[in-house]
Amino acid sequence: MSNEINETDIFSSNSSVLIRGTLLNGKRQDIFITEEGNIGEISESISGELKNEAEFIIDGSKTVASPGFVNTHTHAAMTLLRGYADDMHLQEWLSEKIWPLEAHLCGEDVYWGTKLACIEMIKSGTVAFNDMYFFMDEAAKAVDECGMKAVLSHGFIDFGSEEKRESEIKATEKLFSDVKKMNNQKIRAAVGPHAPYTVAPEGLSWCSEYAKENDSLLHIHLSETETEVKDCVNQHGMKPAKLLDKCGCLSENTVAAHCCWLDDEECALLGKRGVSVSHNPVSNMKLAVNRAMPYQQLIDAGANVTLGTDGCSSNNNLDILEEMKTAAILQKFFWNSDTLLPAHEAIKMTTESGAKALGFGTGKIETGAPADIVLLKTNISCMTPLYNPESNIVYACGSNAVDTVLCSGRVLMYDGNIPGEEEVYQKAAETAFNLVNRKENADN
Ligand SMILES: O=c1[nH]cnc2c1ncn2[C@@H]1O[C@H](CO)[C@@H](O)[C@H]1O
Ligand SMILES: [Zn+2]
Repeated sequence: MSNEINETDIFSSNSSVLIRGTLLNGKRQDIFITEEGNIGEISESISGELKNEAEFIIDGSKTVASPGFVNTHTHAAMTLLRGYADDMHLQEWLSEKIWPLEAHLCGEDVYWGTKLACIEMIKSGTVAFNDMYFFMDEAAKAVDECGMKAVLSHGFIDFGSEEKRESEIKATEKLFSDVKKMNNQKIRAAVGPHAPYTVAPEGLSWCSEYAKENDSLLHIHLSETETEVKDCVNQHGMKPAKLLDKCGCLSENTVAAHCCWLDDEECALLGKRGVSVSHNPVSNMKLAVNRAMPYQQLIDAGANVTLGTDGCSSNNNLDILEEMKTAAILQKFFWNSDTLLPAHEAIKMTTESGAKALGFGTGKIETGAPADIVLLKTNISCMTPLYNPESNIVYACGSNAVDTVLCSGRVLMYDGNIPGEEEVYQKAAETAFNLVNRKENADN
């Protein structure tokens, strides 16, 4: 038979694959994946013609199969800034360290930084992410090569300047045209107004209009700190969520990151508009924003609550498994409720709700869905014993449990291996070093 695993060929796209595995509910199932990358059949035993059709058979007997994980808030190329500025106040961290260094970024930095980010995300079972950064044509190229799914936005910052707004509009329009030219179904452009405190209402309104015209997502930071909420009330006479709504920025196509300082009325508004919220617990704790996103209020209001890591400068990794655990324990700790955000809901946030937010399928392993699947090892200490796979994934496992990752049927990682990862580590380290040197030379 020719469907033995060959380590080189399995990474090529457009192969049909048969996984002999076990689902999160403990059911032994075979999953047949078509050449188009969709789940063709799920049943107890796939044999005969369909089995013969499979170019590869993956033995998942020592794994459990979860829907692929979705990271709904990243600044992927900030992997290059990992460890550059830690242990600081958020506003100083941004304005004194991060933005001055980002001013020296070039396209090549973003390319290698995003490649590194993709490897890191795949290693923790992530298949799709929502990214806001700069030089996004280079980010798109990196994502295309890695085979992941992504929604990409240019971080639109105008600080109230009309001239800056014009250049941000051009950058946004260029991204939409670049992504269209790529013609990759897994990559979409979005509009990315950075935050209500960095974009004037005119800019916010342009962004919401452009997102509507192009039927795209709108990705924004919202109510991360108490200071920004107070500043917004002083400057605009209303809380940030109200301001966004006034500018047309709240809809089912909105992904709002952080949302730590929303009040009850704002939660209700986000729910009413069908907004997706991205909870970023690690970043929030590291930057001591001092309040946890009101998870239960948002859920009760009908908002779509999802999970994100934020960038590597405030996290400092893109490990979505670590993020799930942190979300589940932070919510319990902060809201003093040991039953809040149980493991099953942490998984749901990271699969179904994330996929819904980004418009990438259902986030479920089901017939007809894109084959976005993570196989997690069961012959590893964090999965032993296996009373409840979801509990082990959220509370016990690290990314060393991730064995194999498929994104729309394409194998991105097999048996812990991702092709070409060594080169990416070397290039990203070199690029980061050059970036800091460029800044230091310019400063002197
Ligand atoms: O936690 C955060 N709060 C606000 N801005 C952030 C955070 N993390 C990264 N960025 C900044 O967002 C822009 C992306 O377009 C970048 O300037 C990045 O440094
Ligand atoms: Zn962010």
